[in-house]
Amino acid sequence: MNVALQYSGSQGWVRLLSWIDKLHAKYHKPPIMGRSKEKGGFSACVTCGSQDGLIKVFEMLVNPGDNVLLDNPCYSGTLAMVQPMDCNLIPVATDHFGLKPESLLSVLEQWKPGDAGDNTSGIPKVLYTIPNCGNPTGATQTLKRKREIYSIAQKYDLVIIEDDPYYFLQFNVKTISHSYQELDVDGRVIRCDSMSKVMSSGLRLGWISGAHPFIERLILHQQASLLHTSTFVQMMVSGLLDQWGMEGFENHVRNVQEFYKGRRDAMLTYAKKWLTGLAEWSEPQGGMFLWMKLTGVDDTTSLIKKRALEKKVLLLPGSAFDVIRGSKSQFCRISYSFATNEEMDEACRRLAELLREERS
Ligand SMILES: Cc1ncc(COP(=O)(O)O)c(CNc2cc3ccccc3n(O)c2=O)c1O
Repeated sequence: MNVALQYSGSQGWVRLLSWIDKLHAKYHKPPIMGRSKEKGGFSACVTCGSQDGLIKVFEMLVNPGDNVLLDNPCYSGTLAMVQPMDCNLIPVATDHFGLKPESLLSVLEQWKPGDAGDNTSGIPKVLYTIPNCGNPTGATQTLKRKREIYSIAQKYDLVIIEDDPYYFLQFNVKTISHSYQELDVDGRVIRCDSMSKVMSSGLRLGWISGAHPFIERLILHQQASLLHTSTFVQMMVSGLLDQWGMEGFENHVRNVQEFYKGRRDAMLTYAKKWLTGLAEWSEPQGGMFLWMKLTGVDDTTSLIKKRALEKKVLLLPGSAFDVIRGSKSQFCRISYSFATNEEMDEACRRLAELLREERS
């Protein structure tokens, strides 16, 4: 306890950092892992949740006036951090399989690849994407798409911020999807991981990993901002991982996957029971969210923020996830992680009742 209650190093607790190395070696096999730190080898920094790491990455890479590429729709927490940065947010279209490479290319075609070295060209430097079990859409990018997107990033010299807190919440355990870090031969991927979805969100434990020159800067940033993530929490988590071992961790992940798959299946059952003909949706491949299109409604914002709330149905309007502020959206995000079956059943019934009232 006298160590856990003391200051510790900004990069993170040594036992936890060694666990992070082991987890990445097992799940992502980063091509840069074998290189020396000086040659851009793999490094990691423990952060106070991945949200804390994400904002530090954006603050490191983005200057006012920069063009920044993001998945659209985009996690609202990321929009909350980049909107005040006075940069130009460029939406890149997604579909049920996530970011569309052709959309990324069509955005970038206004520049030449050679512009990447010219700061006055305005060419984007950064692409932010959620590769697996996206928030809010639940979409997982196929490996083929990830490869195409990575080669576009190579052509235009983009840094890819891979925000992947739901990596361990993929339901099809036999084909757990790949990460951009796994493809990253250039050291251009900065990856954000989190213990929030696989262990506990209240721990506020995440980490950023990637090529050492990026991580070194983030550690300096950490020294000036947070000093370090809670020593106590880091020791507790690394102690638990020591006790579990890799096999125990994998068993725990399988239990978590099974739990959320059950929640997803229940959600789909009640959506189908009450909302068929009133709404459309795709089956989430992982994560905690169902992205639902309310047909016959051209913008869900007031319906969700006012009418649904009056019926005590708590959802988020699709407009909250749109890179372009003030956009209309026919979608809403349903979170199925907390609700009981009975609550899901009743919520879908109330939403259906509301949609019928809207149509009458
Ligand atoms: C894609 C993506 N990246 C990063 C994070 C942050 O994770 P962390 O800091 O490691 O815990 C998240 C967490 N997402 C949410 C959190 C949340 C917390 C309270 C209330 C609502 C919340 N809603 O709605 C969310 O989506 C995420 O989805």
